[in-house]
Amino acid sequence: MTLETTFATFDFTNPFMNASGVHCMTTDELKELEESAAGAYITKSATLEKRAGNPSPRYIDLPLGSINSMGLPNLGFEYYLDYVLEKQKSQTSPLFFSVAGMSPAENLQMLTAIQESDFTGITELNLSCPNVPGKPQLAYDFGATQSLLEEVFAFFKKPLGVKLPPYFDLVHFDQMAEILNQFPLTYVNSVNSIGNGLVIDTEAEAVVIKPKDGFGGIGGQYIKPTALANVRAFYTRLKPEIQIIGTGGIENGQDAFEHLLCGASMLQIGTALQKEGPAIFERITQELEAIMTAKGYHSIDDFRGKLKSL
Ligand SMILES: O=C1NC(=O)NC(C(=O)O)N1
Repeated sequence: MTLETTFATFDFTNPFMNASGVHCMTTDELKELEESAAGAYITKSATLEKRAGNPSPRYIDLPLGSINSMGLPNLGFEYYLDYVLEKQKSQTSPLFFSVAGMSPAENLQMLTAIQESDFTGITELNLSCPNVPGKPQLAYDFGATQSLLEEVFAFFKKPLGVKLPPYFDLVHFDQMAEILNQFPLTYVNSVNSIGNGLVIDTEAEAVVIKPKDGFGGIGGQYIKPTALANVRAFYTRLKPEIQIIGTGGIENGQDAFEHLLCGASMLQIGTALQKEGPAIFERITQELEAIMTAKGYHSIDDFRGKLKSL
């Protein structure tokens, strides 16, 4: 029985990692992930310049998930590039480096710097942050996404994945897959939070987060059905060379099993990691192993992607 996962040209002991943005802002947080049972981990999405992000309260835990409008607070591109370049000297499994430019030009600038650097890990291009006022979720603009990826792959030759927002229309899955299949992407990561939800405190008769009149990205159990659908939709539409990272609503071994059944290769945990801390990785690996044992599976490949239709 093993949770070993081959992703791109890398081997991980298990498919679990943090979702970018959670427990990965500082090198101290990243060190805790490195020392946890996670199979891999990823940095907070970097912008070129350091950002304070949105005013607080900007993250609230909810009974069934979370709402956030962080606004891409981060310590700046150079901070994370320095970290990954130093880390990879001793690190065995590769690191994931997330970037989220405030403009297409800023994305190209950061990706150029990564291409020209000694970074040997995997880059995640975040096309789906819903929380910067005035900044659209780029991946909802299909033309802009196509154009950006054309510019990126004219020069970027290292492993690259894209973090996508959830889509809700089968025609959009078809259109997005048609775009993504044109490029040598390593993976697609579905989903980012469901953008611009609204949570109300009826006692105070008020919203619960300060930015954007309370509108924020929804995560956790609320979004699992949407996350599973996006993982499945892209798994069944993308060329096999493009793997899928499943993100959204993973709290236990069963949620992980469901994402793997849909076709995910790696699994990112956000809200549940925020609530439980890095100890979650020990728990969830054991829970997934227990499910696999009960079902007689010896490896994840025995069932990955094999969701049955009726
Ligand atoms: O891509 C992101 N998704 C989120 O849900 N929040 C963060 C953020 O607001 O920084 N970014």
